[in-house]
Amino acid sequence: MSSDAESPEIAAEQAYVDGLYLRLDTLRNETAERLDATLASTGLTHQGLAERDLRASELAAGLARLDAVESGLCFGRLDLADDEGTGSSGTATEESAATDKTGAAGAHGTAHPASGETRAESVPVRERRYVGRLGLRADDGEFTPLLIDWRAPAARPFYVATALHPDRVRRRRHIRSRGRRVTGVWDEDFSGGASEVNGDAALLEALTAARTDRMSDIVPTIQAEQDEVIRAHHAGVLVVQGGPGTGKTAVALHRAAYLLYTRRERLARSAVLVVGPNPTFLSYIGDVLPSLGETGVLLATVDRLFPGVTARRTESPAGAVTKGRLAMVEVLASAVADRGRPPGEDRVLLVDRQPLTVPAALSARIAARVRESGLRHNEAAPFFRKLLLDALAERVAARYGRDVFDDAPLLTEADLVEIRAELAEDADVTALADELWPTLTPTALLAGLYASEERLAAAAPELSAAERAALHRPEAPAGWTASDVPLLDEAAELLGPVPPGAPDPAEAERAEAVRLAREALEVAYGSREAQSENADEAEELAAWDVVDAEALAERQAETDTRSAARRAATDRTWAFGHVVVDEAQELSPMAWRLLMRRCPTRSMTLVGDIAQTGEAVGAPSWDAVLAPHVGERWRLAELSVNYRLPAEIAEVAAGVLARIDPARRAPRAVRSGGERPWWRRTGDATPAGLAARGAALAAAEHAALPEGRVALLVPRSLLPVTRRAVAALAGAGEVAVLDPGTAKGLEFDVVLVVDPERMVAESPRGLNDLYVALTRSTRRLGLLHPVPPGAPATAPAGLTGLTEVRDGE
Ligand SMILES: Nc1ncnc2c1ncn2[C@@H]1O[C@H](COP(=O)(O)OP(=O)(O)OP(=O)(O)O)[C@@H](O)[C@H]1O
Repeated sequence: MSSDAESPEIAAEQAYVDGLYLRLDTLRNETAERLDATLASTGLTHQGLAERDLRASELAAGLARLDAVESGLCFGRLDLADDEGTGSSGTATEESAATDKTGAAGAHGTAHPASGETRAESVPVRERRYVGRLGLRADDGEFTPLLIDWRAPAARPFYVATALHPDRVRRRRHIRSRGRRVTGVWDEDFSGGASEVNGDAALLEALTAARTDRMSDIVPTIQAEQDEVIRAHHAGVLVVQGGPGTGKTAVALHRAAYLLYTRRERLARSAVLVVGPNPTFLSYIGDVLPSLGETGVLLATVDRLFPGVTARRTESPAGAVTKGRLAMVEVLASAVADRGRPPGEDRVLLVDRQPLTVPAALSARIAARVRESGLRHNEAAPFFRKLLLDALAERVAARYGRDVFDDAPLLTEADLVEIRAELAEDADVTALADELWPTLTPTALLAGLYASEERLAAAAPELSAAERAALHRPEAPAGWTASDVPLLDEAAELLGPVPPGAPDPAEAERAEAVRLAREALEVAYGSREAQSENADEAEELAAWDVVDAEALAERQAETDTRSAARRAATDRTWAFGHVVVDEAQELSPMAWRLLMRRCPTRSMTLVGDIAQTGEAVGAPSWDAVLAPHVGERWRLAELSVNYRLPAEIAEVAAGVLARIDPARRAPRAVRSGGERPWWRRTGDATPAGLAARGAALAAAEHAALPEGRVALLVPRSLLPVTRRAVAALAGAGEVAVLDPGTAKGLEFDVVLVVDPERMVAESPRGLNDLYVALTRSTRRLGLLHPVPPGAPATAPAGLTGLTEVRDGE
């Protein structure tokens, strides 16, 4: 690598990069001025105001995109031979090619980096391309490309060329920079003969950098197998399976950015949903897409996908299992049907001051007819009311009897219509119709079901008594759990929308969510105009969308100027253009039903690792998850290289994986860290003792590596006591204390696992939990193992590849 600031190569690249920033600044200023001018326009009609707001949103989004790429704007360069790949016969020398093809450098007044270069002067180069975070073109009348967006097809060789298959690439250059300053270049020379391939250095530098609490993008160093997944043309469900640290999360987010780029017009209207397992994880990944200039994305946990309901209660393990089971579909359908069966008693109304009996048999007959209509429960309520009014009008008319001579009714059709109209106005009749066929909100249905053992018994005969007990909540329900949310969503589908005017307990919260969303600046819709160098590819991708997607997008194209992502956050029936699910193995069958409803086109990227499944209702296999929704119409992509773990830690984890599933191959570690993972024994096996020892060890690790992140991963039962111990210890404030479930998807420089055997014993999928815990560290891994004094010293939980460290060492 060349990193000497005086090096002519760096100086030349710096000159080119300066030119790029100059262009970026110009574009920023122009966009900001246009935004100011748009916002300043006054005296507009209502329509004009709406158009102005939309325009302002578009410009603001464009500005945000330009701001997002400030750091590391340009990170690569490709030197290409001619089409035949010979690099000879009429090809320009590098120097002249630069002038021919990238004269753009001159267009914005900078020197070309080729000037002053010496080493590669013999490389015949037809074309040179700079690759970066967005596409930039010169203001030279011909829109000469200055910088190629990493997602454009023209940038692809940067990610996939190899010494064996260089295609036209003669040299690939990685450009490292800090802020706007170029600090180094690494070259991979594919010009034949003595090839110099050291591009891995850029990757290694990225992998060994100290971690922060935010994941960063990987655009400068995307690897070929990852690139293939990111750009996959697959129309439907794409599952990305890979061991821990193979870059599944990174790949899924970059795929979202890629799709937003290639399908911007459509996805700006329908938005992309990224689902993660918990808020900590979402905050960890929250910077990646914005750093790529993409904001038209809603990041959410499943339990946030029912607008108006916030899951605040904690679910019992038994409740989570029962509520996650597919059997709940039947239970809810029965519960809804149950509410369409009027009580079995006669009712008496006063009509014209005379009693009018409504026999139970009549109500039951009407209800049966309504059920046969196939309408959803709430949509059927007006039908029930209509039939009831008809029947009551006939009964009132019957009071007047029939003609004694010809047995004709004494009342005319017109009289009947009048009687019916009067009944329709009668408050008691309305109340009776509402009572016999109540309109229901999903929350009212579920609360009513949970609260009543009788209703549970009627709706859930297939469940065991223990399962019904897990659902039963005798007290007035206050709040919901994460497992309730898919059930509320299912109920909403079965019930249909609540008719206007009916009371909805979730309405206040929903209105507040809408208000908050309105306050936020629209960003995604505006980004649809971003330039695209790959119209062909956009065409190709658009073609695979089914017709429904258009129709759905149309439905969503309202005049509302909030971004699609923000509108989607407040709309339960929103159909997302693409859905990414991370840690997808953890979701219950009921949660999958909710997610599939959010994505009728089934354009989805699901990433996960079956071996890391921790939740009892999680996926046993991808097939089991997907068969009910897409049959066999899904594609599997596998990632095989582990970028997170040094080889020494990967070896320990591989031993556990072999016990979870001997058929599964552990991902290959891409580097060695040089440090053996260790374990220490402690004689004090009490929770307080383990917590105190763990906290002290973590504090010491943190002191030794202040710029890094340290995590104490503990069995769930030790979480509170360990948190207290860490809080009480000076110097341990920055240490993260997590159980394996919450640590999933995260990574740290140093990981200490407390009492691994307890971790395994605490859950039916305890070995998977341990596997997750062992695979979080990028540098150091230590385990704290309680061993009674005098007992033989063996590594905890049957782990191999660990060194014992004794006190004093
Ligand atoms: N091509 C790459 N260049 C640089 N860093 C990479 C690359 N691929 C992956 N990484 C880094 O490797 C680490 C692991 O990636 P990521 O979290 O996406 O893996 P994962 O497969 O989702 O892991 P887990 O299963 O544990 O959730 C991250 O720090 C990520 O930035």
